[in-house]
Amino acid sequence: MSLAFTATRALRASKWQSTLRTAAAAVVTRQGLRNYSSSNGLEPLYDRLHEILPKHAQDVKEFRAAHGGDTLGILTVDMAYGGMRGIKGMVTETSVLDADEGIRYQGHTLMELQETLPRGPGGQEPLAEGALWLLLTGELPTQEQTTLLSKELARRAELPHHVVQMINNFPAELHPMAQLSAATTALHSESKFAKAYASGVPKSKYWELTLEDSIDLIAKLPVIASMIYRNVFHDGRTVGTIDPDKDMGANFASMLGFSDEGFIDLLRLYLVIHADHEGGNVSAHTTHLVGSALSDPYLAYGAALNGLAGPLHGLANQEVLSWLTKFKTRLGEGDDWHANLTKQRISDEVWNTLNSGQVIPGYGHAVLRKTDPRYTCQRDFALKHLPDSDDFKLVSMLYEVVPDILLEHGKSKNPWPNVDAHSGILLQHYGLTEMNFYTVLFGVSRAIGVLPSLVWSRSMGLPLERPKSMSTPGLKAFVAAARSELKEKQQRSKYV
Ligand SMILES: CC(=O)SCCNC(=O)CCNC(=O)[C@H](O)C(C)(C)COP(=O)(O)OP(=O)(O)OC[C@H]1O[C@@H](n2cnc3c(N)ncnc32)[C@H](O)[C@@H]1OP(=O)(O)O
Ligand SMILES: O=C([O-])CC(=O)C(=O)O
Repeated sequence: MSLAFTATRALRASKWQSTLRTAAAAVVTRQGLRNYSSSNGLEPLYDRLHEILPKHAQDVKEFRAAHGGDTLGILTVDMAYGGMRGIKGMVTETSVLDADEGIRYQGHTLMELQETLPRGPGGQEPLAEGALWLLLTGELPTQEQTTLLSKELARRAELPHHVVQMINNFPAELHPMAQLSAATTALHSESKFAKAYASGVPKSKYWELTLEDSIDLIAKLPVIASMIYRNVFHDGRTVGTIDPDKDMGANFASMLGFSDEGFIDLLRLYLVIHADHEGGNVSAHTTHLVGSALSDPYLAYGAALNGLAGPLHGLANQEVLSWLTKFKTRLGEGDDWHANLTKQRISDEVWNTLNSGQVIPGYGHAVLRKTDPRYTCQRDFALKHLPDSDDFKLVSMLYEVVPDILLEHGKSKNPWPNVDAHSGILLQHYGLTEMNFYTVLFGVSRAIGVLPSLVWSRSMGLPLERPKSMSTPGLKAFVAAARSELKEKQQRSKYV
């Protein structure tokens, strides 16, 4: 390693640490875990959860005692081969997805939450901390409860030195999502759950320790993400600091290097709408699965981020922008592309993509069968803040053209756009143009949903997840035996 390189890295580390000292300045004292009640700013949240979660666990116990043997549906061979679509095989309490209506967080649609969750000062969009309180408790938070979480997240944002060093040592070519997942996994060193488990903490305390780690991780993710962004795209120079009097979205924007009020509000909206999508999606399911082995929240979420980094899941937001950018280049030089934009050109481009065996990124969904309401939220944001943007016009034209083509193509069960079809052009508008970074923003948000879900799972004492798998010979034998048993039964009933 050259001296100059080492010096730059050392400078970066010291700059980040001075940013983080601002956050650390807000730290009162780092108390021992079990003493959370004396100094932990989350005391009101703990008090509420101590009322809500044990009651819920008791309700589940009684429900299972009465209905544990009731059936939930039929399993088919196609379901086993087809990614388990439609199998009701797990429980997630924080959110439920309806194929037509979209997601509800603890019973509330995103449109309702845009109206009811507390907003940032001067902003029009809901605060992520409000969504976090709702997902954890099932209750809409007051402004005071939301502010409590903002302050606690700022207080817990500091990164351990080894994670700062690790991020600064990543090569710039390493994809930001790989950096995010590695740094998240390395935070395992901080896990209060893992330490308490090793010292024999009783099961009844698991959810509290999971909550402690989850809030710590949600607090640290924006710092990790900002470090990655500044290192990969801006020579590691830090520009913003954490202000304990500001909300998560405002602090995150500042650390990324953005001060535009429109961008801050977009980030707040982004953090809320990407947080949760019931339990079966790849990132939520991975968190649940890995967490079910009692791996701590850092290990579970690190694994989830690796799934989110896949092009059929969270990376689709990067893929969309990449597709749009290539298309624009084919349309014309520089800014001239929009002069040549027609529905026919879009149609040709979409067919070319399909005919070359690729998917149209941002379209289709494993569960949704209508336009994703998260797409609509973002479209409404664009109509309000950037109605004249050429990129927005392009995305809107795609919305008019792509669904009919996908229907004609005849494969996709859902021809409508999902969340990833829209997010990139909003970020572009405010100058966050580095598309390889987009899934990292998704990764910061998704923690706000799946980690509360992990807290609920631990409070209910859900066991290790371990479904039965079959081989093809095994399935064939099973099906043949079932058919002959049915035939025998039919024959017997003929003679009775
Ligand atoms: C945050 C999120 O994760 S949202 C999803 C983000 N991902 C994308 O936008 C990528 C593009 N979309 C897709 O690949 C798919 O629609 C998925 C992965 C989201 C859902 O997959 P599935 O549930 O398997 O979709 P579905 O049952 O409709 O697939 C049937 C066929 O249609 C194809 N198909 C589905 N969506 C598309 C699409 N957008 N473009 C082209 N073909 C598609 C599938 O690849 C599949 O083809 P195959 O039979 O040759 O394997
Ligand atoms: O629900 C899914 O399968 C994918 C998705 O939209 C998400 O996780 O946000």
